Amino acid sequence: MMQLICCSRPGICSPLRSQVFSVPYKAGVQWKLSRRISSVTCARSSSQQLGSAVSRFWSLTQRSIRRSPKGAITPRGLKFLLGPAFLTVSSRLFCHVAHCQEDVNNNTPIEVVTKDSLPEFKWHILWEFVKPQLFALTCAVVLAFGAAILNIQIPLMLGHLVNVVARHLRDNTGNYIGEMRGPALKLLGMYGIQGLLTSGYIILLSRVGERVAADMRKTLFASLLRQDVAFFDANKTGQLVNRLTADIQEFKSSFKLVISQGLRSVTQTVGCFVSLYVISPKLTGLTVVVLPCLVGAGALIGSFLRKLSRLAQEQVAKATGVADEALGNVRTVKAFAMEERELQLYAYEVDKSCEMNENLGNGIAIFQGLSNVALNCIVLGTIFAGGTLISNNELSPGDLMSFLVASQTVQRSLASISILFGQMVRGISSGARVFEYLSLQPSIPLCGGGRIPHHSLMGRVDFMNISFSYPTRPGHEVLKKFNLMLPPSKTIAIVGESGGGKSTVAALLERFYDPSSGVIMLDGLDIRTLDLSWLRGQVIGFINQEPVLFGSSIMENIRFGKPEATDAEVIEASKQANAYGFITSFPEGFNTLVGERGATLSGGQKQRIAIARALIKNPSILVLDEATSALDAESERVVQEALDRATRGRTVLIIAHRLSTIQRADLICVMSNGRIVEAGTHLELLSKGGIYSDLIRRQRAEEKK
Ligand SMILES: Nc1ncnc2c1ncn2[C@@H]1O[C@H](COP(=O)(O)OP(=O)(O)OP(=O)(O)O)[C@@H](O)[C@H]1O
Repeated sequence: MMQLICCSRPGICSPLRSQVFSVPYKAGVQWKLSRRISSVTCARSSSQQLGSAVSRFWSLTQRSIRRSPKGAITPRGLKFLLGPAFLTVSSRLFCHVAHCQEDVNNNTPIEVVTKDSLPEFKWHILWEFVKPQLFALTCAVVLAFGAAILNIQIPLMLGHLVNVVARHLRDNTGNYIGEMRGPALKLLGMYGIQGLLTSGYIILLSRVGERVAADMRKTLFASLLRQDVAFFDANKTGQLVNRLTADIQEFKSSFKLVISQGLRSVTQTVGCFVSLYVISPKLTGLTVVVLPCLVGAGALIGSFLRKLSRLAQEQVAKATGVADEALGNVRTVKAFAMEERELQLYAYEVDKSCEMNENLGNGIAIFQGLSNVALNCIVLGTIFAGGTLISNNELSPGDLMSFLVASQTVQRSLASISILFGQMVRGISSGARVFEYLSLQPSIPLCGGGRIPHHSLMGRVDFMNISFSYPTRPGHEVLKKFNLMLPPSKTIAIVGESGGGKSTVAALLERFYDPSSGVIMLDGLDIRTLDLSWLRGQVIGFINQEPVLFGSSIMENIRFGKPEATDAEVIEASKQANAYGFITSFPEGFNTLVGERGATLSGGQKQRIAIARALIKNPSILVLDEATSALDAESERVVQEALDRATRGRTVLIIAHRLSTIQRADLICVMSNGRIVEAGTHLELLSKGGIYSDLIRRQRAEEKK
């Protein structure tokens, strides 16, 4: 690596080398180092070209000074002056190149935002988050502004120092240290204050950004949890999680960057332009013509590269999706011996992303080459024009030095404004996506409405003329004028063909959806007028085919049904659910961790914990949606025993495939195509010889096979 950055002019390379080798000392940034090394290589070749140009300029200036009537400056003096000017310019050039590359190469997803795809950015929502941080934010803005003002002053001070040295060299007085001490100390003081201001505003902005992001995350999560089930049918979980993570992260970064760098860049650009004009209106005129053209061209190429980068990242995401799916369903992949096929799929997507990234790399390389040439030309042009002005006594060398430093600052600021603009668009689009869900009101509000006192709650449910289509399939009517009465403390079973609408009945009772028409009554009251959190939390217990447990202890999972339950209540619920025996056989007992989604438990064990979780809230109505259909015969027997106990004294709605489990139900309803087509007890339906007896016959025949 050292070999790479060694060059014929150690004085030129040393600032670059020090910038580069300060990087590896930070852990985990080796990869950045290699990128920077390549930038240094580009900058070095540019610097060498620049070096030879300066040598030519130097000899021309010598000749011109010799011809100059006043002989304003000695050749030694000018050489002394141009050295630091050159170093400053080349190191700033290096920073610019590295900065451009970093922006294009950065790993955050870049999106092209079209007007149609962008949800509206709601400033008033942002204001709600920023308001509590207003004091800290104002302080940060003031400090950033102060640091930017000092940044304008510093080139002027440098120029003044150079003029002092030049004058002493010209007059050959030798002892210029004394005269330089004052301004140099002032300059050092300015550096110190600038450092303090910079640290101050970065700390404040970081705090503001983190707090705003944390508040946003909490509010968005709360808003997502408030949404009804139809919302989750329509939106993928991964995308929702993305809004909580990547979008808020992107918004936070943009927010911090745009405020800190945006303020600094705009102040510096304006301030430095004023300084440039004060130093030399003629040179400023030249800069005003050339710079915007270059920045505009750079922005155009930059946006094209971003588009390439977005496509490449989408391809990487596609490849990751293939790997994610294969690893997530590894048991299925192995069961079907499909490892080779998955590998081929993954390799195909990875190769495509590799090709796209190579194209992106080529684009970046061309962009860097062009920007190097353009920047060098500007520096060269300024030195030529400035040299002419010096030889005409219209400009001092110190002024040229100040001009070069200030014009580099302008250049850098304009470049960073164009980068910031892209960042701002990304931040706004991420923010808009976050705010879209923040202001979303669920169509079924969780709170509000009445409650029936526990002692007078009977648990009678009436489905009256219910018609329903899922919001994601508006034209497809799943329930058609559906009527059913669940008498208090009775067990009603629904059976029938797959897709007939059985689970939909249970979902409507839970108010996961509201019917398109018709009413569901609880003890004669429309359930839409009742408090939903009370209805779900205390009245209805729900157990389905695939109980989902949380990755915590058994105790916490059972307590999920009633957070305030005592240990004794948890133990009692587990006994009712036939779970106490197996739980206490574990070394950790109720503190046993169940693994992700209950992965360390058998199907029957998970189901019994789910039953305990439902029973602990002592619900008046119990809904069992194929609660035993995924179990083997032995597990089913144990779970069924628990369910028989659990259903006593409650209104129960059972949805079942295995007809053996519902024979003792008070009423069995056969559903077909969104309607009840047969109803009666097991014996009544058998004697009728209709669909039910047909189902029983088929099931018995299947069991005999
Ligand atoms: N979330 C949903 N969004 C859109 N359509 C759905 C949704 N859930 C179910 N459906 C559709 O509604 C119809 C009834 O589904 P439902 O789950 O109620 O039937 P089911 O009788 O319980 O079937 P199974 O016995 O196979 O569980 C089906 O056509 C199904 O495709």
